[in-house]
Amino acid sequence: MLHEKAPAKINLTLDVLGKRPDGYHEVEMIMTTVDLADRLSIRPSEDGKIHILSSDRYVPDDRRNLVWQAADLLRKKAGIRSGVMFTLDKRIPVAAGLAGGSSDAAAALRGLNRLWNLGLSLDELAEIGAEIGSDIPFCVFGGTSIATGRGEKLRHLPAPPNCWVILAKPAIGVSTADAYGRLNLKTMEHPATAAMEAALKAGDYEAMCRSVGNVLEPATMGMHPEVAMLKDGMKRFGADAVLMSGSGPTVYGLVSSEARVARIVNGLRGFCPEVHAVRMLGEIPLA
Ligand SMILES: C[C@@](CO)(OP(=O)(O)O)[C@H](O)COP(=O)(O)OP(=O)(O)OC[C@H]1O[C@@H](n2ccc(N)nc2=O)[C@H](O)[C@@H]1O
Ligand SMILES: Nc1ncnc2c1ncn2[C@@H]1O[C@H](COP(=O)(O)OP(=O)(O)O)[C@@H](O)[C@H]1O
Repeated sequence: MLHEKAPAKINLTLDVLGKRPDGYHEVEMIMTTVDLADRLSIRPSEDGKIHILSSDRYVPDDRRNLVWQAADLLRKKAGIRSGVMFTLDKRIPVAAGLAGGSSDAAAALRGLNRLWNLGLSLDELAEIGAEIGSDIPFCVFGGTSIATGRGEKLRHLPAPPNCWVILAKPAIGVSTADAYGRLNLKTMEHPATAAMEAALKAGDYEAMCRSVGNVLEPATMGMHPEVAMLKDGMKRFGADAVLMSGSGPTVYGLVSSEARVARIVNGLRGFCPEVHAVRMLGEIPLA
């Protein structure tokens, strides 16, 4: 039996540069992994099939699961016929903008590479993952990167300055396609991606806080006003910077002092069902 950790990501920035002929959007976004992770256990199965046992009843246990798709594709590419049994301990909120499913799929690729002794590089696993979802290549590596293309082209960046990340997810799920679909390419305000990259390179916490931005925020807030309310609450309780992650609806707050974390978490628990205080993972957290 093998074990892989599948950490969530947050978007420090998310910009859209235009619409592509294939229907996807050309993005430029800085993402980093945080210490909230699903656990994936992997063992061979005798019947030649792919099985998934999930702790979360809202997560599909069949071919709709990104773990199933990753295993199926890797089997085809590597010419493998063996079956596999995954046990998925879900801790990352689902359909939340935290790339939970993508990270599970990336963990499946890393784990099966070991189980089947395929000897593939992370670059090769990322390329296979990109056929299933745009966020999977980032999740194969973890750490901190700037992603371009539809999200699959990666350049590694230094880890963010040490701080707490408070994640708050309202009880709604957002479809990523709907958030992109509602984007107004003409009126959107672009985030300061270059300033964020400079802040990470300088290890400057205040500059990082000033540079967060996400063009999908107004699109998702238009469908779900709860997201704007949560952002206001998080600011009022004292977070240094507040942003929606990915297509949402999770809102995160950055906090430098541990003393303020409990106050913000307790304040938010009054009106948000799911709140987590976690650390940035810093460097690449694999295996
Ligand atoms: C918004 C982001 C930011 O990290 O993440 P989440 O909110 O899902 O965590 C990603 O761009 C989501 O990546 P991912 O969830 O892998 O998306 P995919 O499965 O590839 O695509 C789902 C749908 O989103 C839209 N899509 C996705 C990526 C992209 N660059 N342009 C798009 O327009 C398309 O409508 C596509 O059909
Ligand atoms: N392993 C998985 N974990 C969570 N959701 C999954 C998984 N595989 C497929 N899904 C489906 O993908 C959708 C998006 O889930 P998720 O990856 O958690 O969100 P996001 O793309 O917002 O980060 C969900 O509606 C869910 O049904």
